[in-house]
Amino acid sequence: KNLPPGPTPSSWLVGNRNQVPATKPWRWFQELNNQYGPVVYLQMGRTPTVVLGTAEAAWEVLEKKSPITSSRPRFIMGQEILSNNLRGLMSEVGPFWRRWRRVLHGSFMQKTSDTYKPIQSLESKQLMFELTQTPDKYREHIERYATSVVVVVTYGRRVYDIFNDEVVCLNRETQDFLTSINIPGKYLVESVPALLYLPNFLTPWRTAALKQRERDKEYLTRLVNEVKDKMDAGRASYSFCRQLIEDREKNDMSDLEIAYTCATPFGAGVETSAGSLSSFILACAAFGSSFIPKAQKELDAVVGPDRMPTFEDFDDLPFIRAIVNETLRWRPVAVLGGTPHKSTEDMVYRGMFIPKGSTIIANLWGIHLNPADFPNPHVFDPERFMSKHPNEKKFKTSRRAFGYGRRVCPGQYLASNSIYINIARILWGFNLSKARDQKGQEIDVDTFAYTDGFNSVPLPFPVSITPRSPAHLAIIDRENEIAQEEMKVYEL
Ligand code: HEM
Repeated sequence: KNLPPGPTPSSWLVGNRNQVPATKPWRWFQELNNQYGPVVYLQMGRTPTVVLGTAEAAWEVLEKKSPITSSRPRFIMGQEILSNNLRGLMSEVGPFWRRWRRVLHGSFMQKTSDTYKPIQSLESKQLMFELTQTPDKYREHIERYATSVVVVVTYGRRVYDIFNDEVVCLNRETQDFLTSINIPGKYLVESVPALLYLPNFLTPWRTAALKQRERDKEYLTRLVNEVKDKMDAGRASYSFCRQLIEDREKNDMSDLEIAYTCATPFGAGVETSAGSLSSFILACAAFGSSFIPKAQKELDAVVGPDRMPTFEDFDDLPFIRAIVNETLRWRPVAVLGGTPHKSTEDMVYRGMFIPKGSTIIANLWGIHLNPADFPNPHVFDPERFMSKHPNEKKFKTSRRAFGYGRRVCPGQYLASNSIYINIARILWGFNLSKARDQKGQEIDVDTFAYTDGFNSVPLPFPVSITPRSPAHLAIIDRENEIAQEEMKVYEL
């Protein structure tokens, strides 16, 4: 009887499941938190579900109680059938997940991520150049950047064309398949696991997933074999994959486990990084005049017009750092906090009982847009991060875009570095504002026009991106030429 408050279930069989809106459920969750308080209880079929709607509640439940709130719910279609239990992101806490997490930590912790800064810097120079050539295709250029960084870091090879590159097309196919089947309520087997015992000819939903599994196994293994061949030929640059192959015995990982683990950064790191940078561009179109002049003043004073900003400038660019934090807060790409957590023991939070086995969702949409923590939350205002947020010490409010507790994003340093270097350089080299129509009128942008789905990213929008001066343009050209030479080591 001490369950957290929440809306009355519509029936004992489905609970609140059919009340969840088919699109943008995070908005409904936010309304529930406004109505019932920071912790809301929903009964999703037979599964108790808790929605956390404030930074404080999420911190207390997912960070402080991390040892018992860091598992994952069962994903029968996505994890068990499609992935043969080999994708750590959907894996329950246990020996498999710990090993997976340890190897990811080894290759993506802050110190190791610093070694990826050179490739991030080079790829960012290409992005800058591409923005001078076809600014209207900013979205495609950002995606190419994010994809190439992740694929270089993972397999040691670059991506030139996101529409035709084989690694990209195959990974995208897998991701699309995964997204299409990981929809709560879509498959009865998720709430009635006994259906797993039915023979294959009665379960067409299983057949499609098993076919995709075979395709995944084949190409993921092939990508690892390519790295092995390069290692044998003595021309494999450092990569996550090479590291896993070298440490195979030490980590006691099978070939297939290595192949699936290598797929992790693509699945988790491309859309999130590209989506965050797109949100930054949207913020420039919508609110640019309120913060770009100050950012450019800072860049001109610290960096000057004769070179691009670098990672070494980071400490001297507090306003750019504030823009990075505000970008991650303003429109959290992992809008529902990434993959939900599951509690593994009964617990009580502020007198409310959270049963063992509850699905726990940290609704970042509600948390980041909570006016009590961030007044006028939908206004993009980097000034909020120019001084320490009163709750920074208590709940680390500035890094919540990367989740909580033992599941906190292992790619957060790689991602933050990408976001920093590109924001700093774009604001250094370009003026960004609303695009204009044929009559010269500014075209408004809708700051709520975002995709549905697991990650929420801006829908296409027009924006004007023009070099700040011929001198800036000349530097962008020159730096890109040098970068192209330096990136030749990553050619296939
Ligand atoms: C701006 C970019 C990114 C954002 C906003 C982001 C955000 C998140 C969030 C919110 C979670 C869920 C944490 C939780 O369950 O509490 C997560 C998990 C994860 N992220 Fe990221 N992420 C980003 C980029 C990356 C990159 C570049 C990688 C590459 C390695 C990555 C790898 C992962 C993995 C593997 C997990 C699952 C961890 C686990 O289940 O133990 N992410 N991320």
